[in-house]
Amino acid sequence: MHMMVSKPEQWVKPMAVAGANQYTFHLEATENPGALIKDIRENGMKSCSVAQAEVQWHSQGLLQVGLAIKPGTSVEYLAPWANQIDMALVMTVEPGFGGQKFMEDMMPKVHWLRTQFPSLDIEVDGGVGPDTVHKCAEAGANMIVSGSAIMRSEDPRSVINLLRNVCSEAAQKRSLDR
Ligand SMILES: O=C(CO)[C@@H](O)[C@H](O)COP(=O)(O)O
Repeated sequence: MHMMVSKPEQWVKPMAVAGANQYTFHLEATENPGALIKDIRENGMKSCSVAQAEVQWHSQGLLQVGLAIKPGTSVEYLAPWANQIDMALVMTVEPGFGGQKFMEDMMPKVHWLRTQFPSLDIEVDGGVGPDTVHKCAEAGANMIVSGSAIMRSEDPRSVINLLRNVCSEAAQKRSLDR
C-alpha cells in the first residue's frame, strides 16, 4: 500500500488487519520515521483482533516497509533510513493524480540509491511507461508503478511485459557487472 496521506501513523494497523503486506509512507508526512518503521514491523508480526467485525485475524508475519520521497525532497534525507526499510520509492511526479509528465531529473536519486544500497528495492512512480522505463531501469529502479501507460494502451498485457522485461534485463546486467 502506498499511503499518500498526512498522518501515516494512524493507518498501519487497519492496513495490517486488511491484509496489506507492504506499507509505504512518505518521509515528508511524519516527524518520527524511526518510530513508524518500528510500528509497521511490529504490526506485521502481531495477531490483530478486529473486535467490531468479531473476527480474529492473524498476519502473515510480514509487513514490509516502504519509504517514499516527493520530487522536492533530497535523497540524503532518505539515506539514514535505508538500512531499516525494504523499499525506497522515488516519486517521478508530484503526488496527486495520474497522467503527469515523467520527471527525468529524479533519476540521479535512483542511481545514487542503487549505488549506495545495491540490494534495496527501489520503486519509481509517475509518468512511467514504455518511453521512460529504460531510464528508470538503467538508473537502478526494480519496481515500477505505471498507470496511464497501461490503462490507455490497447494492449495492456504487452505494456506490462515490456516494463517487466526492461527492468529484469537491467537488473541482470547490473549483477553481471558487479
Ligand atoms: O498516484 C500517483 C501520483 O499521485 C501515481 O501513482 C500515478 O497515478 C501513476 O500514474 P501515471 O503517472 O503512470 O499515469
